[in-house]
Amino acid sequence: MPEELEDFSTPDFTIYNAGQFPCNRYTHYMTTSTSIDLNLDRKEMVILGTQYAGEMKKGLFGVMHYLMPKRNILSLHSSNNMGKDGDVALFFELSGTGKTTLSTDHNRLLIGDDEHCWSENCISNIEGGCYAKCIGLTKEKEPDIWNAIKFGTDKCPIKLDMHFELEPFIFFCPNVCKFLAMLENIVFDEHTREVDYSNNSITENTQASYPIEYIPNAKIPCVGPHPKNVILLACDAFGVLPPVSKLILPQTMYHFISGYTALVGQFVRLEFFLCKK
Ligand SMILES: Nc1ncnc2c1ncn2[C@@H]1O[C@H](COP(=O)(O)OP(=O)(O)O)[C@@H](O)[C@H]1O
Ligand SMILES: C=C(OP(=O)(O)O)C(=O)O
Repeated sequence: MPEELEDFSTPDFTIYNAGQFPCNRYTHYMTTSTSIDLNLDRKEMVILGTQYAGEMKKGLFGVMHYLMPKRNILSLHSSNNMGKDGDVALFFELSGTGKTTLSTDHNRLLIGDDEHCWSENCISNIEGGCYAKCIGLTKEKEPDIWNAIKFGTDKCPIKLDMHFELEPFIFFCPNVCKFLAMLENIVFDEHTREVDYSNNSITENTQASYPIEYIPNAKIPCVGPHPKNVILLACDAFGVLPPVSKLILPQTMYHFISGYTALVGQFVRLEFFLCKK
C-alpha cells in the first residue's frame, strides 16, 4: 500500500514476478516453462511462467526454511490460534488439510493460518495475511473466512466505484488504494461479479487471500507463547486413520511420515504434472 511504502527503506528480499511470461526452456537443466529462481546472496527471487500467487508466499517460506534453522528457530507449515487463557494450539500438515479452516475459529484468537516460526521464546507468524482454500465455501460453514473476502465494504467508502484494472478477480479499489481480497481460479458471473464457490471447473484448488486483520479475532501482533497442544491434521483421504487419535511422539512421527493425507495436494500435483505434459 502506498502509505506503507513511504517508510519502507531497503527491502529484506525482492521478488520479480513475471506472471505468465515463461522461462527459457533452452536454458541448461530447464525442463519446463515455469521456474522459481532464488539468489540468496542478492536476496532476490525471479518467478517465471506461473500466475499462482502461492509461489510468492511459498517461495519466501522456502527462504525462511534456509534462514531460520541457522538461528535455531523452527519454521513450520502450520496454523496457530490461542484461547482466552493464552493456550496456543498449533495445527500442522500438508496443503488442504484444514490449517486455515480450523484455526479460523470464532472462539479463539487467530495468530496465523499457514507459516510460523517457533523459537525458544514464542510462536510468530511469518505473514500478514491468510490463504484459504475456498472450494465449497459458504457463509454458514465458514463465516469468518467468508466475511474476510471483501468486495467493497464499509471500510471502503466508494462501493459503487470499483475498477478492475489489474485482473478481474482482484478486488481492488484504486480510489482508496485498499487491498481488499484476492481470489484465484474461481468462477464468477461477469455481470453481477457473484462468485460460485461450488464451481471446480478450473481446479479444485481455488484460493482466497486476505489481510489477517479481516479476521475479527486476529491476534495482532501475530505472536503467542509455546503451543499447549500440537495437532497433526492428517485429513486422511485413504480412511486408514481414525477421525481423532491421541498419539505419543513416535506414533506422531510414524503417521507424519506415512503420509495418509488430503486429496487436495494430490490434485495440485496431478494438475501440475498434466500441465507440464
Ligand atoms: N472437517 C473439516 N475440517 C477442515 N476443513 C474441511 C473440513 N471439511 C471440509 N473442509 C474443507 O477442506 C479445505 C481445507 O482448506 P484449508 O483450511 O485452506 O487447508 P490448508 O490451510 O491446510 O491448506 C477447505 O476447503 C474446507 O472447507
Ligand atoms: C498454499 C497451498 O496450501 P496451504 O494453504 O496449505 O499452504 C497450496 O496448496 O498451494
